Amino acid sequence: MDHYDVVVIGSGPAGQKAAIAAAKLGKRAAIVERRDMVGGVCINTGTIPSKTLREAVLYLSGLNQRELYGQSYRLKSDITVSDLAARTMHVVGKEIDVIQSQLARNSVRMLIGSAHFVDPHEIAIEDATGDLKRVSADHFVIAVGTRPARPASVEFDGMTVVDSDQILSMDRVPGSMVVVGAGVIGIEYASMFAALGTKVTVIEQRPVMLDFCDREIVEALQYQLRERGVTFRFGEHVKTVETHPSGTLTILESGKKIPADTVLYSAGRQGVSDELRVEAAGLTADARGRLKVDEHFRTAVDHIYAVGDVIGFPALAATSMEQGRRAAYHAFGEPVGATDEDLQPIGIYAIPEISFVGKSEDQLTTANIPFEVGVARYRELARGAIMGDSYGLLKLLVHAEDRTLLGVHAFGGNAAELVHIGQTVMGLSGTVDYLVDAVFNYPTLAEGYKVAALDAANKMRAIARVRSAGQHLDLEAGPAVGG
Ligand SMILES: Cc1cc2nc3c(=O)[nH]c(=O)nc-3n(C[C@H](O)[C@H](O)[C@H](O)COP(=O)(O)OP(=O)(O)OC[C@H]3O[C@@H](n4cnc5c(N)ncnc54)[C@H](O)[C@@H]3O)c2cc1C
Ligand SMILES: NC(=O)c1ccc[n+]([C@@H]2O[C@H](COP(=O)([O-])OP(=O)(O)OC[C@H]3O[C@@H](n4cnc5c(N)ncnc54)[C@H](O)[C@@H]3O)[C@@H](O)[C@H]2O)c1
Repeated sequence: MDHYDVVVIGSGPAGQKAAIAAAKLGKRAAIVERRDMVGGVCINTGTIPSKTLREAVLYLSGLNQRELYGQSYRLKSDITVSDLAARTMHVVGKEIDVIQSQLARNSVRMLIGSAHFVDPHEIAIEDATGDLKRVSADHFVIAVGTRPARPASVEFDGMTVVDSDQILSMDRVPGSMVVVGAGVIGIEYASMFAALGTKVTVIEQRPVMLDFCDREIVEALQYQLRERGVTFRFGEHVKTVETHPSGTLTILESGKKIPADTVLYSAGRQGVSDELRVEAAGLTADARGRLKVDEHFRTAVDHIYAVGDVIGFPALAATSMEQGRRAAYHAFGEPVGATDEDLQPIGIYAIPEISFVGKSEDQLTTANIPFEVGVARYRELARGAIMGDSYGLLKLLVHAEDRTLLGVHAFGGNAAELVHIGQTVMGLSGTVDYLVDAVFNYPTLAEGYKVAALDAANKMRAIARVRSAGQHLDLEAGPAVGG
């Protein structure tokens, strides 16, 4: 039986970085993965295909050019699934190559098959023919990720009723679509299909969507999506979905029935720890298949770590990679720097995109932290005009007393890139004054930082002036006479 210093189960972002980090420390590392899933959900069915699809939609629909060339501008009128799939397949193929070559040049052994624990130090790997190969290790890193949650009341046929893994294999762009769940996945796909001209209805059981984002920005996104014909039904719970020869009917608990060509079910994800038989290793997963870990990503069994989506929030590719690296370093006693979870950025690649880092206005208000808001609107930035983006905005939240940056919220073109300038300023405990005094390239969206910082600084100066004028008047009037 082969023995390794570490065996990583799953080759998504979390597993890749854990294995490469271990290999860089000179350890004998292996990754177990199924044949058709190298790169994980991230490369095969999630992040990369959806973000590539988004680029294809934007390019072919010409949506981002319409402010400049008119509302009827399109690069291609009848956009087909094969137009969209071509770009996605190209990028996915390239990314798989990159991962395979990175693993190979770091001497990470790739073990193909589906793994399950036999005992805390041994796994069995079942290949496509059903043969089992046993492997042991000093350490294991569980990085098995998630799969779409599928309620028993809904029958998925992969064509008309689909989850987010299946949406990429639909045979046509539907005329109408119901999206169940206004989480990140639901909203990203709803906006892409709306951009393609599909009539989209989003159903969400909660009263609001994306409740972790800035309210003003979510409202702006909803406005843009409604402009593109998206209907939102909040506070509605989907009971079941019926499939008929002429289309689907989504039945809500309130009794409403919504017809559509296609239903995308994007109502959360489930950890895949069950297939791994974690009980044999002495572990227990929760009802959503997630594993509990400590601050070093160590499970209840000391030599077994768990990273990425299988440990739950925030369930992002970026956080998963970092967790993988940290777990491997901890396993082999390599020191790691501190990480500030408050500075973890979020990017939502809806059309238009949203990104933020740090606190929201609501969070600061609840915590009684005084703050000032500085806003730059893309329509007032030369780059915004050149791009044809009149609705974008960059909002800075600044501590009213020590002038540090507490939050950055961006909406519109390149929001997910733009946010990192603010993240760096925050990470280095910078103040709004740094941004006021800095010179940015022109014309850029980054210049928005200076514009927003000046806006916040001007408001803070106005408050300080009212204060000092008040003190001046008090002095002139002399001490108050008590009565
Ligand atoms: C539609 C969609 C869009 C997304 N967009 C973004 C985005 O824009 N930005 C972002 O940061 N994140 C995004 N995410 C989330 C991101 O994809 C995940 O956070 C990330 O893939 C998690 O990485 P992971 O390594 O934990 O697991 P995964 O990427 O899920 O990989 C786990 C791997 O483990 C393998 N595996 C499981 N069980 C076994 C077993 N028993 N034996 C062998 N192998 C096994 C699986 O086959 C899989 O390949 C998106 C997700 C989805 C679904
Ligand atoms: N850009 C990104 O970073 C990105 C993109 C896509 C996905 N992701 C990750 O993928 C994960 C999964 O995303 P998701 O959107 O599937 O899950 P989610 O849990 O975030 O959202 C699911 C939504 O569906 C609603 N819902 C559940 N059952 C319902 C029902 N029967 N009727 C109506 N509404 C219902 C829930 O209230 C919730 O708002 C996220 O945690 C996210 O981290 C990230």
